[in-house]
Order: sequence, then structure tokens, then C-alpha cells
Amino acid sequence: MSAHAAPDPTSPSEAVAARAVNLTKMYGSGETAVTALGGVSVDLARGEFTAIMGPSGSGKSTLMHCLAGLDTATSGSVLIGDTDLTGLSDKQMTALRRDRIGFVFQAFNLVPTLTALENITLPLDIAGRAADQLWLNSVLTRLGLTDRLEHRPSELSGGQQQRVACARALAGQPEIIFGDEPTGNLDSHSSGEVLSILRASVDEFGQTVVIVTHDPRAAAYADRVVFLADGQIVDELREPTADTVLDRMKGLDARSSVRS
Ligand SMILES: Nc1ncnc2c1ncn2[C@@H]1O[C@H](COP(=O)(O)OP(=O)(O)OP(=O)(O)O)[C@@H](O)[C@H]1O
Repeated sequence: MSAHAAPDPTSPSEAVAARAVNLTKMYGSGETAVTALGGVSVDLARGEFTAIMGPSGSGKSTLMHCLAGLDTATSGSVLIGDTDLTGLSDKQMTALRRDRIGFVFQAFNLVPTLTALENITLPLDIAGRAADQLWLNSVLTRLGLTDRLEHRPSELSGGQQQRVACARALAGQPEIIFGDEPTGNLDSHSSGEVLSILRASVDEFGQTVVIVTHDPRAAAYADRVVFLADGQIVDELREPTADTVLDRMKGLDARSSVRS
């Protein structure tokens, strides 16, 4: 198994978009306690596309939810840029998620009664921020949405809905975008489109993207794949291909089945 890079405590925060330090998450207590994360430390570099992979139950969603401020860890800390999430009030956490983080979920999570454009600008409207029109136009053009802006979600294909969700995540120029199985509900063509958009947002816009995925072909779009097993980071891969990811996953699945 190849060594994975431990976080460098001296690395400047400009280079690190999000950081987990010795993150532990327990569910339940006593004999029924489950350790979902057993002391995870990881740095997510700015301007990089990272995929989190691992067998079912390995802690991927828990890690992403803690990093994104959607869940709180039992111990350890999470930083978004320089901000330590530990100790933030609910109000501060809501503001941080709204102003500094973009989300793309498996289920698209669009508001059915709003048009595509209204969905895209909704988080900015709620925050009372005006969209940067030049930026928004370049995102809408890049995502091929300019002729779909007046459509409601029910009038769009799954792939188009997820492109709207990507535009919504990008509209506010967040520090980091988290995707929880963003292609889990899409066919392979639409998956490829959405992943190309996330890839382009990193290459062309300097965005930082982190996704959880089960799909080695999706992970192959990333710069780096971080592998979890049993609530620990056990491996990582740079410049992954679908084949190299699949190989590593086979090793982890074998390891899990030996344990269970
Ligand atoms: N709300 C909860 N209550 C109790 N246990 C939980 C809860 N959420 C997750 N777990 C447990 O924590 C562990 C990690 O779960 P998590 O959902 O993070 O894994 P995952 O790698 O994302 O799984 P999958 O690939 O199946 O979505 C699992 O053993 C799971 O059963």
C-alpha cells in the first residue's frame, strides 16, 4: 500500500481549502457504538479536484458532512480556510455554509416551483448578495444553460438539472464545492457532462472540488483520490485512472470482507 501524505501543520492556509485534524465521529454509545471516523487527518488543497472513495460504510459521507459543516464531529477539528468550525454557533455555521461553500447533491435538490435561473441565484438572493453578472454569464455559458434558464426543473433532464445544481454551487464563487455522489442518479453520458464541468471549474476557474463517489470512472476525473476504510484514510492516488482506482478498490473490498 502506498504511503499517503499526512497534513503538513506548517502549510500556509492559502494552499489548503479545507483541513480535518484527527477527526473522530462516533454514533451511539456503549456496546452499540459505531466509530464512523477513527481519527482522520487530511488536507484538501486549493484548486484541486479530490475524490473520496471507499467501501460502503467506510465513513465517506460522514467525513464529507463534517468537512462541509453539515454534521459535527465527536472530537478533532475541521478548518475551512483559516476558520476552525469547532465552536461556531449555529448561526455562524449557517453563514459559513451559505457564503463559503457550494454543494452538489445526488438528488439535485432544486426548488420545483422556481426556474433554472431562480434556482441558480437562490443562495445569493437569500444571502442578500448580488450575482457578479460577468461571472454568472461565464458559468451559464460554460455549462450550456443559457437557453434553459426559464425552464422549471420538471422540464429539464436529470443531467440538465445537475448542471443547474453545479451552476448554483459555482454562482457564489465559493472557496470549496462538495459533491455527495453528484453523478449517482445520472446515466453515463450525463455523468460525464457533470464531471467535465466540475473538472473545468477547477482547471478554468481555479475552483476547489471534493466529491464522494463509488464510481472509479468518476474518480478518474479527480487530481487525487483519498481512500477510506473502516473510518481511516488508508491510501491515496494521484492522477488516477479508472483502472488504477478499481485496482485499489478491489484491495479495500477484500480487506473489508476479511474483517466482517
Ligand atoms: N446516523 C447514524 N447513526 C448510526 N450509525 C451511523 C449513522 N450514520 C452513519 N452511521 C454509520 O457510520 C459508518 C459510516 O457511515 P457513512 O455513511 O459515512 O459511510 P459511507 O462510506 O458514506 O457509506 P455508503 O458508501 O454506503 O454511503 C457506517 O458504519 C454507518 O452505519
